[in-house]
Amino acid sequence: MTANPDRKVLLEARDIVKVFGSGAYEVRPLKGIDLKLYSGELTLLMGPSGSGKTTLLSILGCILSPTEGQLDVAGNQTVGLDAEGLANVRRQHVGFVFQGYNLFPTMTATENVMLALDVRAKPVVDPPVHALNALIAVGLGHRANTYPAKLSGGEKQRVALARALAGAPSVILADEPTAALDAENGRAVMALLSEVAKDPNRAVLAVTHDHRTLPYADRIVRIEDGKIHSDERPQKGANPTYAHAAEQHEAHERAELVIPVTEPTPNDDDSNTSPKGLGGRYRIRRNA
Ligand SMILES: Nc1ncnc2c1ncn2[C@@H]1O[C@H](COP(=O)(O)OP(=O)(O)OP(=O)(O)O)[C@@H](O)[C@H]1O
Repeated sequence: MTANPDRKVLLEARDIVKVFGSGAYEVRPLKGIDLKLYSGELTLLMGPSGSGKTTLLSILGCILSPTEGQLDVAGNQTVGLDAEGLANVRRQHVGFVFQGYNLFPTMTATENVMLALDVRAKPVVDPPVHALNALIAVGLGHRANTYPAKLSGGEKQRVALARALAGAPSVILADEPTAALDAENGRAVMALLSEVAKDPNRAVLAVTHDHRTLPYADRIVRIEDGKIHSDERPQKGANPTYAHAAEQHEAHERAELVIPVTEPTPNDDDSNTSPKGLGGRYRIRRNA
């Protein structure tokens, strides 16, 4: 897996280990992760449930400190920083997009975006205009004075993206950005994220289980049991590597979805009959 030499490394994680708890209660979700995020790329972080994706995203976004290892964000070393120091790096260089949007219901779209400007060390000249421009950039200029309750899920996620963009971060981290969206809105949000990632001064990483996001990926990193399992730059379209990645992902999804049962359950409301070749002894748990 080779990166375009013109691309800058905007985030570098080296040998990241994370341990929660101790003794009999110790959990080690990350077991030595090396990862660089490059400018101009949309990277998808995929992997089974419990493989450590959210823990890694939280460390890359300076929300959590690693137990071991080093993280540089936009050229800033974070090792040894206290909570306030980490928060400063996060505010200056990282924008977040969450599955649940995290918008304040009593604030308009513009006011929600302006929140991201309030925490910046460098104030912008005219925050309302700056926020409006961020909303225009995601195609929501006409919804600037609308409250979240009146926005569709896709529009809420675009406001969240505008808020992440408003602070001009080097790195955007998205946690399941399409999970709550229907196909059309999911595609619109991914198309925006992939546009945002084309900025030569920005890297975007999205944690996702959603195979609909695959066509937008410049790079797909798979994590399993706290370690990087694969790291590919699929060529978009009909390229066999890409098709392989998509196929592998589908296979992983199937492995997660298929759980053994003692009897076939053809009429169970919450299940389908077994997939071909599984001998009727499995059922498929539907995605929520
Ligand atoms: N604060 C915590 N304290 C203890 N264990 C934790 C904590 N946070 C996460 N874990 C454990 O770490 C492991 C990895 O969790 P994580 O949420 O990072 O996985 P994930 O890949 O994001 O899963 P999912 O796809 O289900 O969201 C899990 O076993 C989880 O229970």
